Amino acid sequence: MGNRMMKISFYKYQGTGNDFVMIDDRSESFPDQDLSLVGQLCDRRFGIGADGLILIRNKADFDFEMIYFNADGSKSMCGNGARCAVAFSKFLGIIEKNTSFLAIDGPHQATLNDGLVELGMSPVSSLANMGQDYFVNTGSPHHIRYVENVLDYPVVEQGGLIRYSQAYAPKGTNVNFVSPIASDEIHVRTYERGVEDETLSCGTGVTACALVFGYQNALNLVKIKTLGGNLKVKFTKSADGSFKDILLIGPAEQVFSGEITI
Ligand SMILES: N[C@H](CCC[C@H](N)C(=O)O)C(=O)O
Repeated sequence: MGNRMMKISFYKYQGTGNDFVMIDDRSESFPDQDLSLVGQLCDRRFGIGADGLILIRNKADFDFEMIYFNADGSKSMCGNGARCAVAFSKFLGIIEKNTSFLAIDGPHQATLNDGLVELGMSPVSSLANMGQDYFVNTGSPHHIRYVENVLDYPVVEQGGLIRYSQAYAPKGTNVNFVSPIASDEIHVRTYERGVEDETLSCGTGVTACALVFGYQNALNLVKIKTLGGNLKVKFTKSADGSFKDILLIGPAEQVFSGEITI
């Protein structure tokens, strides 16, 4: 851990209950190689507490770059985190209503519309079958299983088994459990890789579930209920089975700000 003593200003954001430590790191002073520091800041008892940590940095040709760390320090694309990054960049005065920014899976566009963030997700080339289940990569990997009633399903136990299964070794996957609740609406609960627990919602996860459900039911808009709130996913389907113009739409709110000396 080293004997560093560092004062870090941060903002805490949540997007449908998926929560993040947000840092304006345009000075590039945050030690982004110090993964134990990320873990400490995300620790819900010894640190600030969050599912992940996001750095906002300057990037040529883009309004900003978001660097996302899961609570264990691993990197990935994060849909809810990206929506929070857009809201945070507006708060910082970096953007107004529309933005083009860079994330680990490439460029993204987003629009702020009356309190909601409409986030353009990367195109998806195909859905895959995994036994009785499905697999989709929406910027991060997602296993998808339909279950009778997701509210009384053992998400952490079953999610952990799939996440650590040989089929997904060595990188693992996120695991989503889905129960349809209307012709155009699903309920989703997610076990998140890198958090190694259920989160109240997972943006890339609900996007993956919406594409599978939308494909099976000839929809272009799917409503998703998560334990942390409600999201919408819009998309167009191409004849070759790929998906584009994928939008993840939902709220992103600042909860508090502070300074931590660590
Ligand atoms: N845990 C995921 C990244 C965060 C995904 C989730 N927080 C989201 O909103 O997309 C992974 O390691 O692939």
